[in-house]
Amino acid sequence: MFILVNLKAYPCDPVEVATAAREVSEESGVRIAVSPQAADIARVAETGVETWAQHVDPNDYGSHTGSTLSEAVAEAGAEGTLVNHSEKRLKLADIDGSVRAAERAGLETCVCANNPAQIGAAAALGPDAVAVEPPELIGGDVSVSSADPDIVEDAVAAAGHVDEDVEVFCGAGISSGDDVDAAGDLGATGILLASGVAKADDPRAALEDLVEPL
Ligand SMILES: O=C[C@H](O)COP(=O)(O)O
Repeated sequence: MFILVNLKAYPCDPVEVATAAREVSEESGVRIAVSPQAADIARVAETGVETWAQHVDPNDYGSHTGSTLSEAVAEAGAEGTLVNHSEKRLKLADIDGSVRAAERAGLETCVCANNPAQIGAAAALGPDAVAVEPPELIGGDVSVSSADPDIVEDAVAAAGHVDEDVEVFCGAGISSGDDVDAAGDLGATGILLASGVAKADDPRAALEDLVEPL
């Protein structure tokens, strides 16, 4: 199981979370990555934790002021990127362009989507992974794996129908090892989570709880 911790724009210490994530990953053997703000990618990557961008734009080098260039985040130390997060929605052509841009820079890709139908469309674009996240559960106290298990199973089926090589992650409201375990039972191979770690009083303890059953 892969655990991808999205720090969003929460006012946490990204280096503290990244250091804890690297240590918990090493101790548990569970793959854990941290996705900070673009401006924090380099210092998060310097901790040794696997680092992901939260977004990249479709553009190449050139006159694109304000863009997030895939090559720049890769150069800063990112190994992967989210695309089309629920809080950073893109048009279909731009999702495709961002996945292609990320591939060009050697970044692993995870395209987020709201529901199984969108997961099928996202999988058709050939990312490494897709992540299903019901928007109404994001940031809440109830995990997708307990509140809406069907959406996870249906997303796994939808992606598999299009391309069996695309991994399927799930996210929203996940904060405990039991939630992670339940998601795995539903067929997810990765977890995308944020508030359960980024807003925790003790991020290290939160991470230890997440990997405990794995
Ligand atoms: O990127 C993470 C997801 O939006 C889930 O956020 P959450 O764990 O705070 O529900």
